[in-house]
Amino acid sequence: MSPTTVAEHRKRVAELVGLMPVLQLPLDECLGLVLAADVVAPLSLPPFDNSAMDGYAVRAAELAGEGPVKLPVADDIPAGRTEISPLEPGTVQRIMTGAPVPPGADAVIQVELTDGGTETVTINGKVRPGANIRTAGDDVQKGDPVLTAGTVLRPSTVGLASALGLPELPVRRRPRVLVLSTGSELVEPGRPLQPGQIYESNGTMLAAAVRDAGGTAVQLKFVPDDVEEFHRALTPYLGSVDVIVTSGGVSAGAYEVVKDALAGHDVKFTKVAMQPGGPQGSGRYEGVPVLTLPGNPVSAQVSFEVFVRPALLASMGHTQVERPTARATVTSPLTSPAGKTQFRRGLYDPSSGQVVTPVGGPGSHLLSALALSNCLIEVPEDVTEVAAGAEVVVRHLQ
Ligand SMILES: Nc1nc2c(c(=O)[nH]1)N[C@H]1C(S)=C(S)[C@@H](COP(=O)(O)OP(=O)(O)OC[C@H]3O[C@@H](n4cnc5c(N)ncnc54)[C@H](O)[C@@H]3O)O[C@H]1N2
Ligand code: MOO
Repeated sequence: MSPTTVAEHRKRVAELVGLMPVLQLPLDECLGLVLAADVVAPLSLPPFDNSAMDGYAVRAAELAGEGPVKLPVADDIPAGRTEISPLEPGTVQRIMTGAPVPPGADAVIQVELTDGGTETVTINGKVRPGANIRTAGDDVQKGDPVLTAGTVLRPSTVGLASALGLPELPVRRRPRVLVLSTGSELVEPGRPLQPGQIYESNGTMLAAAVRDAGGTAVQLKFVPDDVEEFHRALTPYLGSVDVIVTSGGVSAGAYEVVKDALAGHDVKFTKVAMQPGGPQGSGRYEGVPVLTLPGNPVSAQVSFEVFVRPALLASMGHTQVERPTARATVTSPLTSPAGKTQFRRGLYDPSSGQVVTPVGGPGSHLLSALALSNCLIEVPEDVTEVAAGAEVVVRHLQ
């Protein structure tokens, strides 16, 4: 049987995860999510003519003569005042930034050009009509299409929605991803380690990667290589998660708990033509999409990058699901297995002419090398040797 290609497995994973439903979410939960419908402005911004300066609302023509002008201050308008009396000829009204401009006023003169009086004010400057007035609709006209479906919500876009009086926006919600590590050798950090045991790292790493991709991670404590315990751990979550991601237990050993537990379920195990990340499984467990990643830490994380991250982003409605890539010159030679796409870890340095330095070897247990890298170097399936100085494609990880 020929191995599954990276592209085929990516497609299968993306189809399995599918699209998350659209919800109305409060603005403070929308950051980074994708708007699911166009937003039409329900009001204009600013909603009313208001002052851009602390000063006095005036009739510009009354200041046009020679020398200072002394006028009575008929009213005081702080921001937030809702009832405004018209500006009578021959008077001014003291006004604050953001306060509504009274009918009859056609300009605001800033306080610095006056003596700041509260009963009467002496004004030493002139203004043109319209000066220091922010007109209703300057920014947004009621009925304008202000945000379009597909927009990734940023601080400024949620701020705009709030300014328009919208408490919620329609977005595709975050996928809830259950992360479960398997392995009888695993110990929780903070506990003593016996010979033959290792500290668990994949669960923490994958849960962080889920959050980094915008998902909500539910990280279960890992389970030993025991099929019954595997089922028992998952059962309580089946109604509430969108995706299950496991690590470990999928290769060719005698105790492959994930493979054993999912035998008889709608899950397909395959070898993907890549290194690391060869052994992969995908399908449904009691109806819930399940992605079984290999246990070697670098394999698990690279599998997440290549398959799971793009699928999670797509499920939230993102169209840009790929990490940015660049071309770079590799500083030392690489070898790669024939017929497999290799993802080596690298440090990309754009400042020295787009150069990438491989970090560590190809071994999928070399977690510190991954932690010290900022990119993956992609060596195509048909390439077995890359000479120092050759051009490669790098996939940025941050
Ligand atoms: N005879 C064969 N052996 C192996 C093959 C193969 O094709 N034939 N494939 C190798 C490759 S490639 C990989 S990748 C691994 C995948 O193995 P599993 O998915 O079954 O993972 P485990 O055996 O459970 O663990 C592998 C390795 O990773 C460590 N590990 C597992 N989980 C964690 C965790 N949560 N935190 C930290 N470290 C973890 C585990 O201790 C093992 O050292 O199989 C190869 N073997
Ligand atoms: O394919 Mo494994 O995932 O290299 O170590």
